[in-house]
Amino acid sequence: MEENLNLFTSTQDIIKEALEKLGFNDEMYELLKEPLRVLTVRIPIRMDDGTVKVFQGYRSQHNDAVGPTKGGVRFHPEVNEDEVKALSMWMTLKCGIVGLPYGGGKGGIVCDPRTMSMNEIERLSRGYVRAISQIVGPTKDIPAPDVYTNSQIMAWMMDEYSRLRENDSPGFITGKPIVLGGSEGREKATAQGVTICIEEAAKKKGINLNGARVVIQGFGNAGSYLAKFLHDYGAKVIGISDAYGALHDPDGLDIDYLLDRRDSFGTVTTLFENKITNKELLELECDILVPAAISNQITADNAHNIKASIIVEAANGPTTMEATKILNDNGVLLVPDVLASAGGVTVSYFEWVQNNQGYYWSEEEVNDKLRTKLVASFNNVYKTAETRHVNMRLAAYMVGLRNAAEASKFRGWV
Ligand SMILES: NC(=O)C1=CN([C@@H]2O[C@H](COP(=O)(O)OP(=O)(O)OC[C@H]3O[C@@H](n4cnc5c(N)ncnc54)[C@H](O)[C@@H]3O)[C@@H](O)[C@H]2O)C=CC1
Ligand SMILES: O=C(O)CCC(=O)C(=O)O
Repeated sequence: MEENLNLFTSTQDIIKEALEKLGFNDEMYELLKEPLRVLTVRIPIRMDDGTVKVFQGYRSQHNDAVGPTKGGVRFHPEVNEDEVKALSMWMTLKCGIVGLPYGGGKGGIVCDPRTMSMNEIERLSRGYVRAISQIVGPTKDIPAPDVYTNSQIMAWMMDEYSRLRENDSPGFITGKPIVLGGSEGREKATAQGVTICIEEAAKKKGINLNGARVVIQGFGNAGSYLAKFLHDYGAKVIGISDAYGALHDPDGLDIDYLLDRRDSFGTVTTLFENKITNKELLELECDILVPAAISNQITADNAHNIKASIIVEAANGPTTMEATKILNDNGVLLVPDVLASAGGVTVSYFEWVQNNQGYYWSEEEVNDKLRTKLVASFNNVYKTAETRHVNMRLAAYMVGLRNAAEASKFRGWV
């Protein structure tokens, strides 16, 4: 039988299983199996050469029973409606796992910003906000950065929203530059969260991080800061990659040099001739593997060849459900995306709280709060997996869905 690579339908399957295990009825599944709202927009943009190009965009809001929806915006050529829907469902799970007062949202535009000028990217970012402005806002749905979007794009989006509303609205979006109400620590937050999960997983597996061999797929916001943190920790980062290939050195790569040479899209391997493929990277002999790029990278085809004993998913959806089962049967400790990558949205929440109160915290304060939340969340999911005899992914879904399901019930929706 063909493996299911559709992120949306495979997420529905595991939501069903988790709700059954939690004792919720079919009506709750009917509610949570689809986003409450998906807006599809067409965004006409005048390109630098004078022609008009019409871009396809999406904003999906999975469930807003707990509070406003929250989640990033992705600019990528492969964005599609099912992917955005799945990503918004995963945001509900992340917020539930960490205990944030949000439901899940996510957005995306089908485009390749690597081939666009800064002016074109700015016009597209502003056009997107105009197109979705009716359904977003600081108490409705709060966007943030994701693949190929960054703090500059968040700044343009915040400026456009503030102009539309004739109100300065820093709480409309997170991941902003510090000077516009961004939070200390947000830029590094996803990687901080992944590092905390790696520390906790290594304790469970009895692996000493000092000297541990680590492979990271993706060298963007999540992957590059993670490489730096682990390198500084004393771990040996022996492999990294980007969209164009991968670098491998069994003695450890020079991470500071690579960080210095990477571009704003997380590309660095184009500077080197001696490369391996992303596929080969995933199968390298190592202790810890961190997919930190795109989805469907570990599938039934390559799961048996993975050598790592710990996989921590910084990316959203890098491992299929079939591969999860294979890895689990092989004794790999897999820390799922909805837990491992929740550091970003956690500090986005801190940013929104700071915007709402108009009082800002130090980086140390942000990092302490993040650590407290993520250590507790990791151990909650780990304990659920042990006591309910389920794998870490199903345990994370059980923990993550509970708040949305209970809030929907209290509101009388189900
Ligand atoms: N930025 C954030 O706060 C968060 C990001 N994530 C997830 O982490 C992952 C990476 O996101 P960011 O680092 O923010 O993105 P980014 O845009 O900063 O970097 C993306 C990286 O992935 C690489 N990449 C792109 N296509 C690839 C391909 N086909 N094969 C291999 N590598 C490829 C790029 O070259 C780049 O190094 C995504 O799955 C994202 O959804 C999850 C939670 C929060
Ligand atoms: O920071 C946020 O609000 C959302 C980050 C995000 O899109 C994600 O965790 O996938």
